[in-house]
Amino acid sequence: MTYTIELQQVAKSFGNQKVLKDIDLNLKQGEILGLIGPSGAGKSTVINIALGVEQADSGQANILNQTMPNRQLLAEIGYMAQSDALYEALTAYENVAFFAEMKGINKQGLDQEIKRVADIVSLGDALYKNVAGFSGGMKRRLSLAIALIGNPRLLVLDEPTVGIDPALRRQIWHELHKMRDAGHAILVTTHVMDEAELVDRVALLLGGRIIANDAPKKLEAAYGVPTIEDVFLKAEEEESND
Ligand SMILES: Nc1ncnc2c1ncn2[C@@H]1O[C@H](COP(=O)(O)OP(=O)(O)OP(=O)(O)O)[C@@H](O)[C@H]1O
Repeated sequence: MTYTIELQQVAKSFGNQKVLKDIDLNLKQGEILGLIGPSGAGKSTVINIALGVEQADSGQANILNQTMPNRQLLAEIGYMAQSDALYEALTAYENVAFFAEMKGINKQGLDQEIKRVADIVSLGDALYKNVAGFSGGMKRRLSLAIALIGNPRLLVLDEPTVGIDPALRRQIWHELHKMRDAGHAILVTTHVMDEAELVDRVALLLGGRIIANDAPKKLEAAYGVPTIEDVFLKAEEEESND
């Protein structure tokens, strides 16, 4: 089977800090995987290694059976980093157009495609305004629109809904589910535990390892608790007792 993301026995240290000890993780087409873990657990590092931004010390990281970085694969991946990398002096529209060009997206139909992704995140007329005047939430929305451009097979979203209000957050999750149903693969990290209930599978990263990896309802049953937040707290408690 071709996994969109496949990590095998990945380890990574920064200096003498062992951040990832032994990570096995995979993501299928048509699946949303939620990667959760406390701040500093290494979620962004997992993403960076998968995308080839960081090199693992040992182990194997593939995207669509290939090692990153790989220019050909870039158009297949929509990536939204934790901090927004946007051009403040440009309009939102120009930002999306710039990244679309970098990804080699066809100029024909680009205007329509920009409006499509802007619509998903409800940017409205702000699409034509300079990013310098944007709030944090508007910047998150624009970054998400950029990740969605070209309808990539794989979406990697690092804390996509930070600073986004509940109504729009719900709309965004609705879109993510629609994309999942259309066969896209989505890896999402989140601090918002009720969002972890909306994914197909939760991977819980703690102490440099994935200590739980299953459907939210199955994890709740296994831990004998009603929510993913409780699973998270119980797992943390068990880990600190070890
Ligand atoms: N390039 C780097 N150089 C040195 N240390 C790093 C580097 N990148 C990450 N770290 C450290 O590795 C640990 C994991 O960081 P990472 O950003 O992956 O965690 P996270 O789970 O994404 O956290 P958060 O939820 O707060 O974003 C942290 O202690 C961080 O300081």
